[in-house]
Amino acid sequence: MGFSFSPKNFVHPQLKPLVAKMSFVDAFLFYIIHLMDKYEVWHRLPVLLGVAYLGIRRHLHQRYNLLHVGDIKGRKYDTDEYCYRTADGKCNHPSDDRIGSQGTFFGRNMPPSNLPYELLEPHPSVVAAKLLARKEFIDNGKQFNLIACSWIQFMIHDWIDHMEDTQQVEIRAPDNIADACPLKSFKFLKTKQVPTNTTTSWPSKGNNFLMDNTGSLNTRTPWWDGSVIYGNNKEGMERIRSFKDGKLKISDKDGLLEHDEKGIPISGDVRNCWAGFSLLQALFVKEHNTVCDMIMVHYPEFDDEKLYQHARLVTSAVIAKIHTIDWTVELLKTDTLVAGMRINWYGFLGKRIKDMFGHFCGPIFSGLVGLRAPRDHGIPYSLTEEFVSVYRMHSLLPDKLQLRDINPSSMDECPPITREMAMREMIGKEGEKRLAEIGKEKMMVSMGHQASGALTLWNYPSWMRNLVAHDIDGEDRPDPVDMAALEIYRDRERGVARYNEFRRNLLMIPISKWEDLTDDGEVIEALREVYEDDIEKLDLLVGLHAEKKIKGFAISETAFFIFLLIASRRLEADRFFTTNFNSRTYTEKGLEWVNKTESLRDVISRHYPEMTRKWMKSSSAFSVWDSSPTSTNFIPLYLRPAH
Ligand code: HEM
Repeated sequence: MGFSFSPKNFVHPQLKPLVAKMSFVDAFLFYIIHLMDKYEVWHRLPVLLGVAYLGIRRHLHQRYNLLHVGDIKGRKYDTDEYCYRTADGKCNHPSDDRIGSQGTFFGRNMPPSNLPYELLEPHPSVVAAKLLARKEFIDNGKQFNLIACSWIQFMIHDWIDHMEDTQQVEIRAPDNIADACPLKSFKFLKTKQVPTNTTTSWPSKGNNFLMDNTGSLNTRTPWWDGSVIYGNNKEGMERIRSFKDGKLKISDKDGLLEHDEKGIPISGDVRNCWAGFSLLQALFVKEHNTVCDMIMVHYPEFDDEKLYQHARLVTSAVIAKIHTIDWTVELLKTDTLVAGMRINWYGFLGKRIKDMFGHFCGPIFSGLVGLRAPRDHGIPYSLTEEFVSVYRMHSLLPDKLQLRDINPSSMDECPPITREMAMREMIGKEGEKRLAEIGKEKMMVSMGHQASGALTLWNYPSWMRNLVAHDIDGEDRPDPVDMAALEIYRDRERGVARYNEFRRNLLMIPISKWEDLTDDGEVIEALREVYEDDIEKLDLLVGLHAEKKIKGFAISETAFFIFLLIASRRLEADRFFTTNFNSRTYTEKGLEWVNKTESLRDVISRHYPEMTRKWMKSSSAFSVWDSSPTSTNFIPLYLRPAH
């Protein structure tokens, strides 16, 4: 980003205070990645060097970008007594029963912002109208389809949701922008701030920064435990279980979710649902029930409870695996990331060796999954405020859903579009009714063939700027919200660093002028208009969407570095992906099921073999289905050169 190499000024001046607190070895490692960053080359390096860069970067983030919020008050417990995932996420951490359970604090990757800007500076409605609002739909090409978009909502609803206060806030658009806002004003509930009764130091290995003593709570269990279908507590779990043969409730009539008397779906998480999300929930309920059938055949002595618990472990692991080695690889479509994600799951030695010899060689060579003990790098597991912010990806959502004819008179490569439905009609209870009319096969094939939106400025779905959001129980809220403006407000309200501060805290080179962020003159002009010449004021969400993207990446590099840290952490900190990822806990056949499932395509094929055979030309279920399969590359992955 325009810095010259001179030994004296090698480290960017704004990063020097952070580097000064590092150990000698870490400072040396930092110099290596800093050099790569100056020349913007890591993603152009041969695969092995690219992976080494990411390994070093992840190590530094594990040392300097994990902050625990709140006290640790759990009790010790007998891990052998809890050899399954509990309803509320308790009893996963090996020595503290509460860590990672429902209602615990969000952690942080950096301290709350200490910049002097006001909450409404610049006004969120101005940012929404001038920089976010969709002008015309920009799609992601063939790389990422609507299943991929629904998938990430499916994951978000497994991991995170902020507890709200009862106090209401109103945002009123200033007069000069009100005409460009579908809602001139809107009301919503503040994020609940709870005293932590502790102080936190940052960098976590130093002792020189004391954080604010309030934090916010996660109403979902942050573990990768499938809570999106299983619920986040006992009540949620009981709502979805049939209590027969370990199975979950699903409609016999159409294979979709069942509904209560109010029309709200019966599933682990029903807030802000739409038809595509609900379809994935139904698919994984089906997967769970099929796993129950399989286990029942091999272990006929298992009762309902044992069947449920084992099928939950297996299905959650299948979901985590698909996300790691299928979804993420499509999102960050480069050889380096294929290698990196597979190393996370299988290790450097690969699947074949792991299948033959098991986990025998440490995290690098045998992967994070199956480690002897969970690793949290000295900071108890939670998901973080910054993680929530980089996952603000509503621009993936289109304006219209394109329905396709799956029984056409002639078999073309691509089923013809028969109807377009406004996305607004596909959300909540109404969306559930329409999904039932459309049917699951047609919906899946249609979503598979439709590209998702691109994560870029001026692509925020217009219909979400006047959205009836849901309460935690799936009921419509009385006041619609402008989600684009609300998201800007939320990050500021929660003290999430703005873009440039965020980069500095992630050991990235900050921008010094708008041109460092993007080459697009029109964008630069609009940024100047909204933020004047103060690049420090730039909101994180706007910066992430404006940033020049690495070739093959659907997200920004800045967002990616948070993923690099947290995606690994979700696996390595979890007892059921480490110590207990074994046949004793999962059963031999259960573990085999996880090991044999490699992709969403495998799951869809298991339940709808005709569908994938007939309609999925692409290699991954997450790329547009009529795109060509990935071509064979005869050069072994690790030996591939730069691209
Ligand atoms: C029809 C689909 C969707 C609807 C109706 C929807 C709606 C909402 C609403 C109402 C909120 C809460 C806003 C607030 O009060 O702060 C929210 C939060 C959020 N959504 Fe979505 N969303 C959808 C899809 C997605 C997708 C595809 C993603 C992709 C990653 C996503 C990611 C998030 C994140 C990260 C949050 C913040 C959660 C938190 O504050 O803890 N959503 N969404």
